[in-house]
Amino acid sequence: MPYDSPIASPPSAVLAVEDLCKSFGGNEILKGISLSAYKHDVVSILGSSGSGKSTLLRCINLLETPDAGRLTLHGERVELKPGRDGKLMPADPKQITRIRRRLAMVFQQFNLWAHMTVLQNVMFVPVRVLGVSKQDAELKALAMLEKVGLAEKRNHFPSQLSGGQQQRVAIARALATDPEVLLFDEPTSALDPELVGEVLKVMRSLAEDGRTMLVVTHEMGFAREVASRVVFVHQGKIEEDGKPHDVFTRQQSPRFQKFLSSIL
Ligand SMILES: Nc1ncnc2c1ncn2[C@@H]1O[C@H](COP(=O)(O)OP(=O)(O)OP(=O)(O)O)[C@@H](O)[C@H]1O
Repeated sequence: MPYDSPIASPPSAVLAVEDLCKSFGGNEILKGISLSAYKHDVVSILGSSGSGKSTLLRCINLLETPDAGRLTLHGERVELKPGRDGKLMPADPKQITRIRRRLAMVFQQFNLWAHMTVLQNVMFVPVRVLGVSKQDAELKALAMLEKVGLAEKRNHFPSQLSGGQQQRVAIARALATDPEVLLFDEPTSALDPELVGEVLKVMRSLAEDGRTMLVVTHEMGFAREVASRVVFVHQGKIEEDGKPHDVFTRQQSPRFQKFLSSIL
């Protein structure tokens, strides 16, 4: 496991995925992915379109159920059992809720609720799903909106915001549940180029705060400068995995070279 720790015995992973497999309609999309993230890790997941990056994140937060493999969050193993159709499903629905509370996902398309204000978007899950009092949820939501620089927009609706601002609200919403791991699925891909920087700046500051993050992105600057670890996925398998400096400077597989030259 490529983890360099200054202490004698490495801490246990916050998130561990072992031999994860997933097929859709007989097409193998994930072919035995193993990946761990430790506290404060920022893992940048790179790969060509269709290589399985989103599917990997969606299996991790159980939006998709893996066909095989093991998933562990802070030592809690997600138990999967075969359903009536023979496919695996989480054995305990309560565990899905528990796991989802500890992971928060930011999507490419923001996915804000259009009929709610910015503040209501950020407060919704804490109040309606987690049972936090409105007063506490509002305080937390305002603090998170402050973090992403949008507290003054709290009474606006998503349609009144730019794409970059909407994505920053989506990040505040993810932070409002105090997740242990933040999952980002191409958070800047749907943005006009001039709006990408403001979202990357927020993500950079979350990394500086020591958040544990898995980030699917094509932003090479982020992968090189912010990530603690870079993983390259090709056709459902991990082909490169290491510290950014090592991955970008060592002898690379021809497929990784080709990928890099396609996006630079
Ligand atoms: N629910 C689904 N049903 C059927 N096929 C799916 C489903 N989800 C993903 N796929 C297929 O799995 C493959 C991998 O998709 P995925 O979105 O994980 O790739 P990706 O690496 O994230 O690509 P991109 O960078 O374009 O988002 C694609 O061929 C996609 O069409």
